[in-house]
Amino acid sequence: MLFKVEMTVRLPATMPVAEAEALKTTEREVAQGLMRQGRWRHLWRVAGRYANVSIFDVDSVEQLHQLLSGLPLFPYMDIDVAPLCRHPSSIRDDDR
Ligand SMILES: O=C(O)CC1=CCC(=O)O1
Repeated sequence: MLFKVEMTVRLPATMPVAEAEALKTTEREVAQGLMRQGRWRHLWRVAGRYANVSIFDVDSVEQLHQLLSGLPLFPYMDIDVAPLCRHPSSIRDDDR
């Protein structure tokens, strides 16, 4: 199951820089692990915003929730999720 996920990061202005940098480092490690597993298929920065648009490939909505809620930045993100299905005009055969 594919999902478009938009994450907007809202770190508190009062958070110490070292704490914020540690969170971002851990977030990168977790994200890259999920990418290697094929769960986090795409990660794009939204230009001009501290936000990303991502594509997740998961077995269930529950699994998606588990992955998202396990992200180190989860407490500091607004997250919008949209389910995706194949577009009838797509010529790609690798989208499920
Ligand atoms: O910077 C972001 O958009 C949040 C984030 C997601 C994966 C990652 O490494 O950072």
